[in-house]
Amino acid sequence: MAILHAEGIEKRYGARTVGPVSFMLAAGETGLVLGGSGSGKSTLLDLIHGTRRASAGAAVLHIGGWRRDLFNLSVPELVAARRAAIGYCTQFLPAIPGRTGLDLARQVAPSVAAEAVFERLALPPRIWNLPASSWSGGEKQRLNLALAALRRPPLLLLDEPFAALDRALHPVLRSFLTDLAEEGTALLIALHHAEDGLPAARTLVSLNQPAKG
Ligand SMILES: Nc1ncnc2c1ncn2[C@@H]1O[C@H](COP(=O)(O)OP(=O)(O)OP(=O)(O)O)[C@@H](O)[C@H]1O
Repeated sequence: MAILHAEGIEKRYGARTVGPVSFMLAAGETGLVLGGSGSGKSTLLDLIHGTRRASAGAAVLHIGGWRRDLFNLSVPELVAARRAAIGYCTQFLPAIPGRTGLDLARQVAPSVAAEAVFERLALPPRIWNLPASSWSGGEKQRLNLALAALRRPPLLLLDEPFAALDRALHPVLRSFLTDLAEEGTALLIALHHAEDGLPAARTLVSLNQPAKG
């Protein structure tokens, strides 16, 4: 059963068009969105998350008895759907000045032991109580992933999750994501190259050409 069904998703930027893109992603499945720089990977994830508005198509989220096109939700409905079902790990941490990594985690998921997730992601305890804005790029990227995954959303969108990490940390991230998928989270991962994906990943979308235009 698909948790996410993308049907002809398209985004027009003037004369440039990303898509149309269609695919099905099942619970516990890892799907890849591949493509070079500027091909439209972030655009596609943003459309599904509702951060950008699609020009055409549908993104049907199916969870339990709930089945809705994310593109047709009101703002309160979209906010509720995101809170209940969608995690989004973007390339950039929206750090708030002065807020520590642990503060941010407690704000996102007060009842979850963030320390265990931080440890899984090899984030050193000495930085947990420092302002997140002072963390390194790779630390911020892992914090962003922790924040997106803490509440165990049924659907997790990941934009270039390996980009700021050195190779030594790739197995840490792979193992974390593999466990999430085995526990039932559907992962949709945007990457430049398939080799950065997970062993069980399936390529759902190839945006090999730059956006038309
Ligand atoms: N608001 C916008 N107005 C016009 N063009 C845009 C806008 N946002 C994105 N684009 C263009 O759409 C194309 C896709 O951009 P996008 O950021 O989705 O690519 P990407 O595959 O994620 O790239 P990268 O791998 O470099 O992050 C690019 O050519 C970009 O310049």
